[in-house]
Amino acid sequence: RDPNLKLPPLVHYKIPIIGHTLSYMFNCEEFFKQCRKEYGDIFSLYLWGQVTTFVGKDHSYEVFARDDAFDFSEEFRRRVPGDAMFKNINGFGDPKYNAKVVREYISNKLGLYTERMQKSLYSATKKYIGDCDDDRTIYNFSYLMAKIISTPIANIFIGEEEAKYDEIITTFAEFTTDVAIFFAIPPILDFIFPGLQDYVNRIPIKLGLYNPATKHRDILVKHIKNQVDKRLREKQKYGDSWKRPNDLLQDFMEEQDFDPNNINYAAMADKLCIFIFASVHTTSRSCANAVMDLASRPEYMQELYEEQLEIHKKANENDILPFEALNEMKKLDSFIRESFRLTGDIAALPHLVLKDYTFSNGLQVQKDHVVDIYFNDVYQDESSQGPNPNLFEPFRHLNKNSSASKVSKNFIVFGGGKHACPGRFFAVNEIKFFMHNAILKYNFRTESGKIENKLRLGPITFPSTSGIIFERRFK
Ligand code: HEM
Repeated sequence: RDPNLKLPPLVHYKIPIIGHTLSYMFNCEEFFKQCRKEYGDIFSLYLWGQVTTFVGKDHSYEVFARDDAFDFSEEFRRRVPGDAMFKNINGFGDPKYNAKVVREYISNKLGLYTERMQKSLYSATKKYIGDCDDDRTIYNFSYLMAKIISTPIANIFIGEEEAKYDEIITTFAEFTTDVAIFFAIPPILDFIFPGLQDYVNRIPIKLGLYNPATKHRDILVKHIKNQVDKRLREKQKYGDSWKRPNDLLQDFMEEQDFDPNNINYAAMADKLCIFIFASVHTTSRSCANAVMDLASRPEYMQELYEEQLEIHKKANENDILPFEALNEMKKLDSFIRESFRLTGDIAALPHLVLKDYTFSNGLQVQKDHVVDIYFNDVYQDESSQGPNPNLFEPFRHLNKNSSASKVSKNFIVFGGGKHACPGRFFAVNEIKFFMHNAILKYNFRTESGKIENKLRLGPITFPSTSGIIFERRFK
């Protein structure tokens, strides 16, 4: 190592090999605050046998902006074994292509999908939450939320007909959590040798003993085959009068490399899984958090209800709102942004360093090192978040030209820069339509009558599993 390099300070530790791992896993929030205070905005920790650098509010945007030097998707691919999950294609595929698919086939067509999105969200809400004529207490709401969110996603990805099958909704809802086993095992073996845990995790897959992706892929293959064959048949039969279905599957079928005489259904299923993986769990977690955040603070319900009631006047006879109505859900949008802001992740989004880089404060990181974002430092900064940044103030973003899908230096839940999540408009629209309908339909509050905190695993949070009482507004 070049002695002239100005590396980020490595926080002092007492236990060899274990380093900071225990504080990171069991006392993350306080530990990071302490490190920040003593070592400044950029510091390194010794975790799971490796040194990782954490970047706070003053420099985190450099990580997002300099995509020539920092790459989230590369590090993600190193950690999550896409090749084991998606055996019929080249792991997670080309990141540029994936972003393009989301932008062109989904985000650019949200107006086209708006009616179907609402219809499927509202029918799924009715199915999974129910009428609640008598109060209904739901525990582990995020499980139901994943099914509800999967309903419009399946509709838009695989088409209206196949999305009617329960097994499709279950596959969409459970794929991500089932394959999460690949990377959710704490990398204890990395203390012996970096990368060893990943190697060991893959052994049962390589031996063909266990692969959590298989059952979902089989279900998808069955339904994709059904649809693709039907569409090809009907297109041939009806010619110009054939009505083209609008969905991701059809977009895939119209790509240049799709050969109707040699269809690889398994590869199509794997490709779809990449987008299921990116969209379902992320959106349903955020939506479950928004529901619990509101259930925890019923004092804001009336104000949000009144806004939704007013907006609902624009709905047609089937309760469907025009696309533009989303812009009018201003209070709801601010509430959702606040819920995103206080998700509670302390640090996230590890980026691989692609080339030696010098931060604007002179500290340097070298190629192949890993740099992670210290989220909490961004969100607890009074100068950018406003007074009492730790408090949930649902209307703090009102009239600030900062909608829930707008990324900035101070709002990084969707990343930032060129690679900011291309699915964020889709995700926010779904959450807004879901919340709009849920607020009009139900009163909801926590069973405990208190603010329910999220569950925490190291730096990351999960929605609380505590009870939420749903009560129908008009009986
Ligand atoms: C609330 C829900 C969501 C959250 C919190 C979220 C968050 C993120 C984050 C943090 C990134 C990394 C950005 C960066 O590198 O700076 C990302 C990337 C990405 N997301 Fe999302 N996402 C969500 C929903 C979705 C949805 C619904 C889709 C697809 C329809 C999607 C598709 C993608 C893709 C393809 C990328 C990679 C972009 C690239 O590398 O250029 N996401 N997302």
